Amino acid sequence: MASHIMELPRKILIGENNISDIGDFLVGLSAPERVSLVSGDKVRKITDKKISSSLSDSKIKYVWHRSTSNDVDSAKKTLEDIRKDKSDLIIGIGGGRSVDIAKMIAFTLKKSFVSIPTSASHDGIASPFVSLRGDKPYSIIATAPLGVFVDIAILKKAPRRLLASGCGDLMAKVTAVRDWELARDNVGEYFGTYAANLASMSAKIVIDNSKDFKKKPDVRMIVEALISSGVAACIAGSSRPCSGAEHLFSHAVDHLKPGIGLHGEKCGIGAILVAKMQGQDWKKIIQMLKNVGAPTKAKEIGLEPSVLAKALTIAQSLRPERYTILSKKIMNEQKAIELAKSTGVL
Ligand SMILES: NC(=O)C1=CN([C@@H]2O[C@H](COP(=O)(O)OP(=O)(O)OC[C@H]3O[C@@H](n4cnc5c(N)ncnc54)[C@H](OP(=O)(O)O)[C@@H]3O)[C@@H](O)[C@H]2O)C=CC1
Ligand SMILES: O=C(CO)COP(=O)(O)O
Ligand SMILES: [Zn+2]
Repeated sequence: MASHIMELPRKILIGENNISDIGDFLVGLSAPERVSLVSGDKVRKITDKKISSSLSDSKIKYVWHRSTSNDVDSAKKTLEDIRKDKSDLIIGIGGGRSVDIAKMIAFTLKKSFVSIPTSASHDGIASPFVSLRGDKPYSIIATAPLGVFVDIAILKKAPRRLLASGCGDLMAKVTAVRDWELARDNVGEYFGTYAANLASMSAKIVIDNSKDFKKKPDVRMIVEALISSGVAACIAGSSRPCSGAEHLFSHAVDHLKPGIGLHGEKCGIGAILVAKMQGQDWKKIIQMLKNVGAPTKAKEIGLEPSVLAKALTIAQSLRPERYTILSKKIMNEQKAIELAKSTGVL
């Protein structure tokens, strides 16, 4: 069996109204003298004061950087700015875009990386993987965070749509793990039972508890499930337990029409379609997505039928080496439309 590396985060702190402790956390983690911070404008507005004053109190020098777009060229520009900082540590603060950009830059500059998620919207929070537009149409391996710092109070105040999207990314594990089993059974791919079970559990815990999420979501449970899902990827040494044909569908939509819907929204809709192809209980996925307030219909995210059909048809070709149900059951646009209509996605 081929060997693979399991790179895991060293320290994960989850608290509530604890963002002002970030300085202490970093001192305990690696005692950096200077850090580079990467965030978008909205997130900076929310976090700047408390993070900046906590770092100053801990005698840590800092430089803020803007993450405006997750395309490779913007990330490279930010990388060159950060190189000049000569900092010991790079910190990504925000949703998946800022966390990924900071993670990639830290990896390239061979610096430690800390993840501060401000939304429970994706499972890259604790994983070593990054997705940048203009590179591969799927994630590539970078570096696992040395530390993850979560202030639940910030996540609770984030737009509800982001949280529902995170639940969609978790729901995707139902179909991703089934695809991994198919790859094991049909092409003899390495299958990590532990990583697969961990990823499945992060979806199950949300399914089992999602009934009241619309009214009162358990944000801590969701973010822990997202962290755990990222750890499943750390253990697997690839995004395999977290990403199957439903992710390929999401990547294909991004490839054809960037900017439609959030990552987890597309993965959730993809999971409905793929679950039906796999012979799984797709109605349960719809119910759970509805429970958390995530979209279950293409039109809810402005996804046109023609784009959906094309995306499902080309999805597997974006990552031919990742065997999924779409390798076994070849799609075409007519079949895609029929599938989407039969599940109510169209
Ligand atoms: N590495 C991996 O394994 C994974 C990576 N991804 C990647 O993550 C990205 C998607 O992440 P996602 O989080 O959905 O989208 P974004 O990171 O684009 O965030 C969406 C918006 O939410 C805002 N936001 C975040 N937190 C708050 C908050 N607390 N209050 C108000 N607004 C907030 C952001 O603000 P601002 O503009 O200030 O940042 C941004 O405008 C994609 O690039 C995807 O490829 C997704 C899954 C896994
Ligand atoms: O989004 C991811 C896992 O949730 C990453 O998966 P990909 O490797 O398909 O980009
Ligand atoms: Zn995902």
